[in-house]
Amino acid sequence: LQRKKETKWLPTRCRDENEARFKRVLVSGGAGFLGSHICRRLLAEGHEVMCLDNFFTSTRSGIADLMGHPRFEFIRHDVTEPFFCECDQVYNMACPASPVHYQWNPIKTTKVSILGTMNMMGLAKRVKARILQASTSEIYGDPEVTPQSEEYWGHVNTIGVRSCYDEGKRVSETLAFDYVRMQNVDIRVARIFNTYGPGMHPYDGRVVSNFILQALQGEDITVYGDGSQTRSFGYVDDTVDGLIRLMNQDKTIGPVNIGNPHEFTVKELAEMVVELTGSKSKIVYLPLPGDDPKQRRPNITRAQKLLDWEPKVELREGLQKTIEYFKALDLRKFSKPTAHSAHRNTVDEAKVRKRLSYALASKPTPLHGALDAGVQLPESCQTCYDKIAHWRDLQGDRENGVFFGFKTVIMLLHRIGDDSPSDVCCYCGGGIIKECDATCRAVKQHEVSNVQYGFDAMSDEMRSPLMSLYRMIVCVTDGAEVGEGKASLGKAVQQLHQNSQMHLQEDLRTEEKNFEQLTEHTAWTPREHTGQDREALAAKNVDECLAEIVRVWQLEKSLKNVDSAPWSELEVSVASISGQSIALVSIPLTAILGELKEKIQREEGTHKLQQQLLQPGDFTKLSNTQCIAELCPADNKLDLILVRNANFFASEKFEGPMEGYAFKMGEEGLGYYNDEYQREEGPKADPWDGLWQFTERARGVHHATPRTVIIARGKVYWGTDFQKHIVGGVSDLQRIDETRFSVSAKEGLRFATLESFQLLRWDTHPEASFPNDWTRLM
Ligand SMILES: O=C(O)[C@H]1O[C@H](OP(=O)(O)OP(=O)(O)OC[C@H]2O[C@@H](n3ccc(=O)[nH]c3=O)[C@H](O)[C@@H]2O)[C@H](O)[C@@H](O)[C@@H]1O
Repeated sequence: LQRKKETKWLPTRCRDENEARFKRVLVSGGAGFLGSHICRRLLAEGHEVMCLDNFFTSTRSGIADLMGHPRFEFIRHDVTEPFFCECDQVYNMACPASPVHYQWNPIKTTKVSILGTMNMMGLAKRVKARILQASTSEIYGDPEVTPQSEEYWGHVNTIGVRSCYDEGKRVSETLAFDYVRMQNVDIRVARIFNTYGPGMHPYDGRVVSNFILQALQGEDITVYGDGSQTRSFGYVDDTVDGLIRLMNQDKTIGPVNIGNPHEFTVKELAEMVVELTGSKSKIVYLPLPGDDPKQRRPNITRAQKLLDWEPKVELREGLQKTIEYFKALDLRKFSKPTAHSAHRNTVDEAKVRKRLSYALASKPTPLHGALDAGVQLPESCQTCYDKIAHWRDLQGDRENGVFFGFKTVIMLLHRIGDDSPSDVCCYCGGGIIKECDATCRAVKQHEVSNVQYGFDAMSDEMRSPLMSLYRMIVCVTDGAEVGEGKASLGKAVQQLHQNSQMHLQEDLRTEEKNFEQLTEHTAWTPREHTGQDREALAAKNVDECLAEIVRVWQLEKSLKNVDSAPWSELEVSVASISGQSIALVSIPLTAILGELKEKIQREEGTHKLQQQLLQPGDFTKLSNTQCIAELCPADNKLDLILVRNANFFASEKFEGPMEGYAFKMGEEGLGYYNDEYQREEGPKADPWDGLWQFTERARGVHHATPRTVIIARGKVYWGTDFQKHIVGGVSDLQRIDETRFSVSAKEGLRFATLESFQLLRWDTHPEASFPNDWTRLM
């Protein structure tokens, strides 16, 4: 297939500017306050949005309005774990942002900033996406200069209670810039200043939501300190506008301050809120939280100059809109935290010191306490780590989600992160739990209520079953109550397992339902003009038909650069045949169209073409055998395996399920990203070998006879063995340039093509020992 020929052949209509702007965008933290606004804006602009969130501080209700949107996809995932997908842009917004939240589990907060950023940067690197890293004005710490311009290096406490966030975000900036220097990743870094507006979680603990809610409910307005500290408040629409502009320009990679330069004292804010709500609330003064910055005001010259951006909504107007939002909110849907805890670290300094001193000495664990109390522990659950590992095993089948809450509850209760020492008492920071004194118990109560809050915030619908679990654990891990209640850990664990199974089943059912709904959406073609009128097509001749297809699939773009093409529309097909073989994924139409055209003209004519253009959704309704038959109507032979997303194919994420569900490849494996990685891994790492084995296997297991494997999105997946083993015999593969290749089949090949089909479903083999209705959405 000659690229030149194709280019010449393209109708000029393909060169539509608007089409070229369509992007696939990943928004991590997409259910959060800023993230959900970004998702909404992107959808409104016609992009496809993948929203990644683990609901740690956000809620489902934050994106409820987006859930049915055909271009919106939600994936429950914690960014501290790797994630793989194909996308053109990434907004890395994931991180608890309210001081109360980010101080709740500071180690986790740091992890999110570091591991989360690394995972997202790594992803951006692999798929060559542009990534916007959300940084914060907090990287300036308690600034000694005002206003703060991007050149200011900050004044930050490295070991304070806010450091997890401030330093975490500083590292995330460092990482972003090192990814540019080392890997040439296309980054943008935004320093976001205080943002407020509709969509805020009413109980997120930040000043604007606190004050408005307090005013509306006639409660005291809680000013921390004397209220003389200043902040500059940006309205959410302005902030989102700034972020999107930063992402889509080429003058700067940042960092760029995004904020409103008009500064107010917290007291002024309180007074304005009281005035605008007409509230009778009175202002009360509470201790200032630890390390609370005294002033904060952005210098936005850089944003003005390079992004042509400045905020449009001033505080008074923005507050009015936010007040309307809060008035309309049904607060019963949100769980209220117990006490204001932002200043806890200040008032409780003595306790904190006491905790630290306890922590220095190695002490028996609460579980030892439980053991002392004569509780029978199952062998696999001797320590907290084992327990967590065990529960994690349970969720092994799942990418994320259903057991997350369980694990987190345990971790919160024990006040440990993955890498914390487990021999610290979950409540007092040390000591045998039976010996906890009254103070300790008070602290414990306090934390328990906070656990409950964090817990509530993260798992709306699972709250009640998890709450009972949580109570059980409280009971079990408290030595005294273990003695009285005889609630053995073994019993608790057993119950946990039962609950886990129950939730797994529930979740699978829900997913199945979602899948069905989404399947319906696939019948909806993402852009009007992709809907092909089959009858109209039938009336045309072959050339017209193909020209129409070319227009629809925007081939010109894909010819220019396969990697940056808006892939979900460009690629011909996605389908899978389940059980132990994958039958077909997809490839940009460019790669096969010429051949297809010739073939159709030569042998079958328009009729055959149409026969091959199955309707989106067809495959989900068919059984495995039917799928194969559908693809290979004549003799049940599948000539072509088209791999749409080799990246995914080669990822760990894929490999896991592959081994378990689809491939059973054992050590042969498939998972290597690119040549570089291959070199590191040595001979074992040749993915083409894996693919070849797979095709061989597929021959044996099903009646499909795949003869060609074509990997779309060339560059990193190119390998000599690939050509030798797989392509060599049956087709001609030519490298166009570093990132692209073309392929033409030799005589005797048939191509199976489908229209755009966005869902990939792996049904498990009926005889395999895993759930039959396991599904995956891509
Ligand atoms: O926007 C930023 O650059 C950063 O600053 C904020 O941190 P902070 O300014 O401390 O946010 P708030 O919790 O809203 O507090 C603002 C001020 O109001 C005070 N405050 C807060 C809550 C309250 O009830 N009363 C009260 O006086 C706080 O002590 C603080 O001085 C956000 O929490 C961060 O996510 C963000 O990155």
